[in-house]
Amino acid sequence: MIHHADLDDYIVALPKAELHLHIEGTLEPELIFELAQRNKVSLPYDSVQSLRDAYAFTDLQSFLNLYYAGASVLITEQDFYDMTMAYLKRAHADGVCHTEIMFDPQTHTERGVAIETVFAGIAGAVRDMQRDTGLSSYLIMSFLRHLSEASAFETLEAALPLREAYDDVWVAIGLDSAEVGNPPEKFARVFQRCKDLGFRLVAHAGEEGPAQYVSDALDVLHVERIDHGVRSEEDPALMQRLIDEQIPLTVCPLSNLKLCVVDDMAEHNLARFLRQGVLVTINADDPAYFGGYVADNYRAVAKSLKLSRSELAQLADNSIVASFLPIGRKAALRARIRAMAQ
Ligand code: HPA
Ligand SMILES: [Zn+2]
Repeated sequence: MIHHADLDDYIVALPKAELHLHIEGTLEPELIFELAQRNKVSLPYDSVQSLRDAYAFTDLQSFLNLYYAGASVLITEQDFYDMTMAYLKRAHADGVCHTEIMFDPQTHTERGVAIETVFAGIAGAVRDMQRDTGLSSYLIMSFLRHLSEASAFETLEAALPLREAYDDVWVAIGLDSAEVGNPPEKFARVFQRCKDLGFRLVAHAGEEGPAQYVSDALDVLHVERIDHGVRSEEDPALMQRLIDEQIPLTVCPLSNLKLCVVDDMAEHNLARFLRQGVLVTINADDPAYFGGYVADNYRAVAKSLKLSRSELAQLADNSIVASFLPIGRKAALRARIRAMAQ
């Protein structure tokens, strides 16, 4: 027992960056109900418990249906602020020192919410949190891959006038939502435009989709980091490339379990990736839906995969290396981790 408490403290004390986090996936059922009341939005659930009971997923799409329904209560800037601040406080309690937060403007603009409202609410919370605690955040504006290339371009054009006002936080572009049948090629041109504009690029690949989507995200979209990527293991040449080029994977263990990407945490390939030298990181993805925040994810893999303290420190170090932080801040955080790894 004492040993477990120690390990818990160690996980929380490690400086960590969270790099794969959908802000809409941090909406807890209690906040969904509160915002529904505030905005007079009706929900097809009569209680917090009945909503929580519906979180029994069989695959990515079964989750996405509920995730988009939950996000429908977000209307005002204050709503986006409150959601983001609740997440940041929770992450801070877990020992997160930096986050790179994905958000999906199309989920909101399709319902008539102005993109300015989305940016203002999320960035407002991020700036207040940085000022008050030092926890820093960057924003990754993500395109929904089940929607068209034209819709992604429209979203980019609508957001670009805001770039200067948010240049302290909005640094990257991502790609999420239903993977299979929506391959990287579909977004080659819009990602090229984002690259030309100087954005950092990431994409979900190899969660439910094949290893080929991971290769294509690298070669066709020119992303520098892969979200999930767990199916890369099916292609040995790709695995060697990930190791040689130290391409980061943002792995989300509890998400993989809840969406049936893996059947049992003890079979998760995270430990194999780590021990082969892949730059894997641990993240929560959609913590309100998958049963845990980032420290819960570290705890789950530490236990099921029997990770050592030095492996946990390696995972925290990887999260700093894989972040988009400036090198000076990376060096300072890595020195703190190194001191804890001895
Ligand atoms: O894990 C995910 N995969 C794809 N789309 C998503 N949108 C939120 N979370 C996810
Ligand atoms: Zn994700």
